Amino acid sequence: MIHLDEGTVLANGVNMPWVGLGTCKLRHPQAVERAVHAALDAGYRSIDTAAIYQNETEIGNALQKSTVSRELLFITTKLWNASHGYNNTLAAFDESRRKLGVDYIDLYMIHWPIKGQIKETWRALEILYNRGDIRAIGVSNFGVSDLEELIRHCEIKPLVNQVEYHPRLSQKKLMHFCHQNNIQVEAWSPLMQGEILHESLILQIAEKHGKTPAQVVLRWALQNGIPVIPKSATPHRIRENIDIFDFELPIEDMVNIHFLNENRRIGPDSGLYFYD
Ligand SMILES: NC(=O)C1=CN([C@@H]2O[C@H](COP(=O)(O)OP(=O)(O)OC[C@H]3O[C@@H](n4cnc5c(N)ncnc54)[C@H](OP(=O)(O)O)[C@@H]3O)[C@@H](O)[C@H]2O)C=CC1
Ligand SMILES: O=C1CO[C@H](CO)[C@@H](O)[C@@H]1O
Repeated sequence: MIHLDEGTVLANGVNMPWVGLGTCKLRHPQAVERAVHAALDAGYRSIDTAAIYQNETEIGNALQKSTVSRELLFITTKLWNASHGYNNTLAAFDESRRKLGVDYIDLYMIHWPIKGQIKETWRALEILYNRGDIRAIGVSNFGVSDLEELIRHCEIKPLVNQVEYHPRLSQKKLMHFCHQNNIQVEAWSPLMQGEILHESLILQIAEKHGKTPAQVVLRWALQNGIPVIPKSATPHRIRENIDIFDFELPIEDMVNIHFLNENRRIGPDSGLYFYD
């Protein structure tokens, strides 16, 4: 049985919570505060943001108003595509850290594998990591060849790769590579932005366990060893999405969900980049 208070342990020993709050498209200060406080009250300790989400200041303000101490939090943010390069990365990191109102970031990642300056960008992340400004460095949306290239020249291997992952996209080859290289995969869009919640198999399994479709899908990811960052602006759904530690999917449910894979994405693929 996976326990809420345990989390997954990264290759450098840092504990990463199984469930974090996704915050993409959450921008209005009151909406951010409501979601962050609902999450902290429900037991979340992990918050996922990114420079491009334009909500780091609002998240920082919401965290300042909470009574949860900094050491218990796991804050992830990401370097945007337009900020690659050694000096740009150091400056972008400082800006994110300032907006979030914290001394250090728990997990800082390259948002997309932009060709050109990854080597210099990663070197900046390694410096920040060695200084203690970041507890874990990682990447997002890296495929096997992007990881191979990075691993060839880096001193510190990425600890996490955050990618799209849900029952329609089980990422078999990437999972295998990350496992072999001690890189923790983390799931974005773990609910497939809601689409998978209408699938009849998921509905059936949910009914059988007295849980909701979202809980089944998130639990499936956890039992595959993948931490999740479901986004919701709705307090009752935020609570629902972390209430997944009191049941276990038997092997037949795990396998049947696995067969839903269609290698189908709901979000952009790594071939599509945004620079602004
Ligand atoms: N690294 C990357 O490139 C990317 C990272 N991400 C990160 O991953 C997070 C999650 O991904 P996201 O794309 O937001 O999609 P999700 O798969 O988390 O789905 C979010 C949607 O599902 C709805 N929802 C949430 N919980 C429930 C529930 N229990 N029952 C029914 N509906 C529910 C939400 O609605 P409502 O809010 O109205 O409750 C929202 O519309 C992002 O917020 C972001 O932090 C996302 C995309 C790319
Ligand atoms: O995290 C993400 C969500 O939104 C961005 C676009 O604005 C994506 O590029 C990205 O991967």
